Amino acid sequence: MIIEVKDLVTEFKTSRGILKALDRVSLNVNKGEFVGIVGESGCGKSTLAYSIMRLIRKPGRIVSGSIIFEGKDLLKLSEEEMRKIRGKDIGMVFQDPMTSLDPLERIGDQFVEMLTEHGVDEEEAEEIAKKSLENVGLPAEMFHNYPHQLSGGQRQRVVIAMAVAMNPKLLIADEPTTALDVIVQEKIMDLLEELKKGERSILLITHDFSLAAERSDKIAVMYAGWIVEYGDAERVVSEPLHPYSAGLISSVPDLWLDREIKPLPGSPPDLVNPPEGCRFRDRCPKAMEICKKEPVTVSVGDRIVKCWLYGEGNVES
Ligand SMILES: Nc1ncnc2c1ncn2[C@@H]1O[C@H](COP(=O)(O)OP(=O)(O)OP(=O)(O)O)[C@@H](O)[C@H]1O
Ligand code: NI
Repeated sequence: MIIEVKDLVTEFKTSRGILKALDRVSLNVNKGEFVGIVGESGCGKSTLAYSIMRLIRKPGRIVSGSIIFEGKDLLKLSEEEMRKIRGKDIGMVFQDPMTSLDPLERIGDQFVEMLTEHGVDEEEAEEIAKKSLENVGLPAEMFHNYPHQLSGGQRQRVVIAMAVAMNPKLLIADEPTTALDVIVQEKIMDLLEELKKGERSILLITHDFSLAAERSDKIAVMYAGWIVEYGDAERVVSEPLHPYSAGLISSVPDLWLDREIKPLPGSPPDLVNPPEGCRFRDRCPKAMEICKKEPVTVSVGDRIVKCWLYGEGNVES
């Protein structure tokens, strides 16, 4: 196991009250596994990524839970210790490459700076940087360019090159291809899949279910701050257990050429005042009386699902 998130609670203080963005989220990722995290906008996907990186800033805070990475609880480390892990052991690609690139500094200088911060000496850093650029299919000469001289796809490659230059054991990519056209998107995804070789684990956050289905070994489906289903990607797609997963899947045109496409009605609840019981209840075609109570999380085969349809057996957490 590379990372073990357990009962993670992350909140944001808002003018309307406390917003629970993550509510007791648990997720285990094995070495070399590619895990897709899907769910509609606002379900907590990015918050999970930022929490793992310990990059939640005020008005947000991680309230409770644990994030065991290689046997250490990241939530117990000092900021200093955490800084050493970020970029080195856990890399992150943010949605907008310009968040991680300084427009006023040459790419090479930023790259070298990042590496030297992690203890690489300057000469070696330049070498690693150039090699990393080539590894993501960019010419080493881009070392001397400014970010604005690159296309969006090239910038995203630079960001990925930087995120993996130190050979992190875990790479978190938050919507890494959202702003890019389909061809570039495919290339970046190929790149991520390539990185998986060599025991690297990848967490891909995306609202695009077909992308996750195509590339992941496992899929975690998030809804309103909960993980409602987690399991083998192919099985989740072909036989979703949670009605929310089923709803999401039938709303994706590319997944099913032979099935009817049905948009998922309604929208996720307000996380300041989430409804009692199952948070998906008011949109769920299978809602029952018992759904007024919060569902327990159960194991169904090798799947984990938080839904009353699967009863109270095999309580997981
Ligand atoms: N800095 C913040 N301050 C207040 N609320 C926040 C903040 N960041 C996130 N939230 C809230 O936390 C919840 C989860 O947001 P998050 O960005 O994690 O969702 P997401 O699944 O990544 O959505 P998207 O697909 O749109 O990126 C949302 O209700 C959002 O409004
Ligand atoms: Ni997000």
